[in-house]
Amino acid sequence: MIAPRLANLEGLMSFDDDLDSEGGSKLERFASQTLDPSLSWKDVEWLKSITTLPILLKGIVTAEDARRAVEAGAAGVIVSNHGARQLEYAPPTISALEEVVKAVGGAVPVLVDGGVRRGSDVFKALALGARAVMVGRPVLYGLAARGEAGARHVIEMLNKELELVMALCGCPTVGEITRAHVRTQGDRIRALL
Ligand SMILES: Cc1cc2nc3c(=O)[nH]c(=O)nc-3n(C[C@H](O)[C@H](O)[C@H](O)COP(=O)(O)O)c2cc1C
Repeated sequence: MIAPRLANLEGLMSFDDDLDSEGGSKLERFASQTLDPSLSWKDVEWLKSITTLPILLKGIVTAEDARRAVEAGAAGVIVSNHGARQLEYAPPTISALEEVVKAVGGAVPVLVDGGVRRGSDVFKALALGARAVMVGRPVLYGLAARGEAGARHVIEMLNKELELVMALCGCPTVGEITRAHVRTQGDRIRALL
């Protein structure tokens, strides 16, 4: 595979030599310099004080954090494990979604990302209470393969697939997708009790 040469990664990812002068990864060094591990809920307050823009908190995978996010004044929460790229044992977001949706209780919209690859994934997320999904790598793959047209094609494919799944499930509109359209592992276990 040939990695695309993206201008915004220049200097971080050398295509001739991925190591810095000390033999470490340039990208890893960039991440540790730019990510602040002291970030806390107080910083949400600060962020709110300097902007009127809505703040959505991304990376929520538990009911406890979801409630705290709402208390902190988030305009929405995004159930995300950052594509499971940082911590490989982070819970799959689709399995954390319902817990977060219940904890938020409709106070703010809940979005989800991570592993959305087909229209049926979008359908499942909506059925479990997500207002919308976000997509990361598929769009990047489309971009790498065919530029803007490729990225657009990925979104169009997801849209068409979602429409097809909706039709097959008897849902003419997104509003008609309900919790009853999906069965989770938890549902199966509860049904046996
Ligand atoms: C190359 C790359 C860089 C990313 N950088 C960040 C980041 O800096 N902050 C963040 O919250 N998520 C980051 N993500 C995660 C995405 O925002 C998103 O949560 C994830 O890609 C969604 O999963 P998917 O790729 O399976 O669709 C990154 C993802 C990729 C692929």
